[in-house]
Amino acid sequence: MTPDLWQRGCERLASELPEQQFNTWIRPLPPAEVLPQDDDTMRVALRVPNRFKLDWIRSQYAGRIETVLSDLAGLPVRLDLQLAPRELPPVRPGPAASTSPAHDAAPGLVAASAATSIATLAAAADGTATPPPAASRHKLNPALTFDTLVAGRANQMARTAALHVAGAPGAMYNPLFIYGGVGLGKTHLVHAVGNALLKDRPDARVLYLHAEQFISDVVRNYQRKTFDELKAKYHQLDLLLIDDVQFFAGKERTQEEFFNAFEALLAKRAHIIMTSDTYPKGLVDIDERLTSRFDAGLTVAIEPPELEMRVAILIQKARVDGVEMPEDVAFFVAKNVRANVRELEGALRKVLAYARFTHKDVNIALAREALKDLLSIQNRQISVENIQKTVADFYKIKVADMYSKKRPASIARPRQIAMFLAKEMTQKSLPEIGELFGGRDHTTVLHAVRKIGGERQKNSELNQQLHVLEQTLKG
Ligand SMILES: Nc1ncnc2c1ncn2[C@@H]1O[C@H](COP(=O)(O)OP(=O)(O)OP(=O)(O)O)[C@@H](O)[C@H]1O
Repeated sequence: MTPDLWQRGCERLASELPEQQFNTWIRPLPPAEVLPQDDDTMRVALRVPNRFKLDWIRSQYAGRIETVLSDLAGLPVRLDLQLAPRELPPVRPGPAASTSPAHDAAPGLVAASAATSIATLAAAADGTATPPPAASRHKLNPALTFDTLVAGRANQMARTAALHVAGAPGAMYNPLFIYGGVGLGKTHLVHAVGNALLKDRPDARVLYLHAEQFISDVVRNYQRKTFDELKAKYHQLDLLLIDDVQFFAGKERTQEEFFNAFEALLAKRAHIIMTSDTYPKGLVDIDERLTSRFDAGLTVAIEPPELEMRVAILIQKARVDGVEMPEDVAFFVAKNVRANVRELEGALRKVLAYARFTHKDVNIALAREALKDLLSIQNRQISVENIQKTVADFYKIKVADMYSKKRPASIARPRQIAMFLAKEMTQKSLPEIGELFGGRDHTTVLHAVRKIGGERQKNSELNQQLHVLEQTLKG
């Protein structure tokens, strides 16, 4: 980006946004950078100092920034929001002051409490403001609530358990261990629990933090020999929300301190919710006495959202941006972006920015144009025939059995799996899929899609097989 494009963008934003909003959210950002261009869209990277700001800017300002930069640049601009590389806080010599705001802040944010303004929170997250009183330093992102989390089969168990904990912490499901792949809503869900509890009980002592932050807290207190402070900070909580515990791998001292905090919290019936990219027994380099405790409450997975849920997410997120996304367009995007919700949000932003820039209505033709790079990569070879062949090879049956009328389970089940994948991964309608499976009725396909989709949630072996097939088909 020519250096002054960002500056001109800022000037425009300064004139459009309330001053306080501009000063809090936009002004402190480092200048955006242009990324290598792969089409006629300009990709612009914006580094944001912490996760809270990232989420907030993404939900509140990304669309507007894209519009302004697109107007000024004369071509569509797509914003790529990234977390700035984290600098570890300096170790402070001498007697420990109370916990340092600069350190405590990243990467979460402060206070969903009504008394604290968002601006204060943002500044505190950077350590640029006086921290709010200890009781309100929850580091929760107020935008991540149950209301903004779309419910679906993929997150049903996790969401139900999380709602339960928010309503009665310290009772059942303690600890709650939520695992799943990247960008599937684990962080969103734990923030939702914290926000819901605080809404009910504003005085509850809630803390959200990323595992890395716990690690640096341990390091800092180790260097200063202030373990009592660490204990005071963690052991007094009512609800501890800790993200990505797989980061504890190989960190023995951290694991020991976490173990202590864990035991202390459970003993006084405080609740602990953890997230991870894998289930407890799948964690590597973490002491077994910890992993077995992680598994002692309730362990639930969040799966990639199925098609209908992806559609619902797109429609809801577009609505937040003030756009009514037609259902056929949402289906089109959802069929083409399957990996996770974060990617879905990226695709949505691209479509909306393109519509704004070209002043056109959001329809399939526009979405196809806005996402053409993505489509050319993803749609390479995924045809129903391809799916039939891949699934037949995988389950060692003949491709011809995909169209045959044979019914033994060893054949019928792979056939249903292939139908499910055909619905998920191609643009074909149910009747078209039925036709390609030996002239079957669309209700047969629908039955297969529902059956396999439902079973996937409960049967981890089937889920694993589907993951392998999906990866193979995507190439
Ligand atoms: N069910 C959902 N409804 C609405 N938004 C969702 C849903 N699931 C995820 N998101 C959104 O998708 C984005 C990614 O979610 P989140 O950061 O919670 O994922 P994560 O599983 O914690 O990923 P990571 O492991 O990469 O941190 C967020 O903007 C979140 O709000």
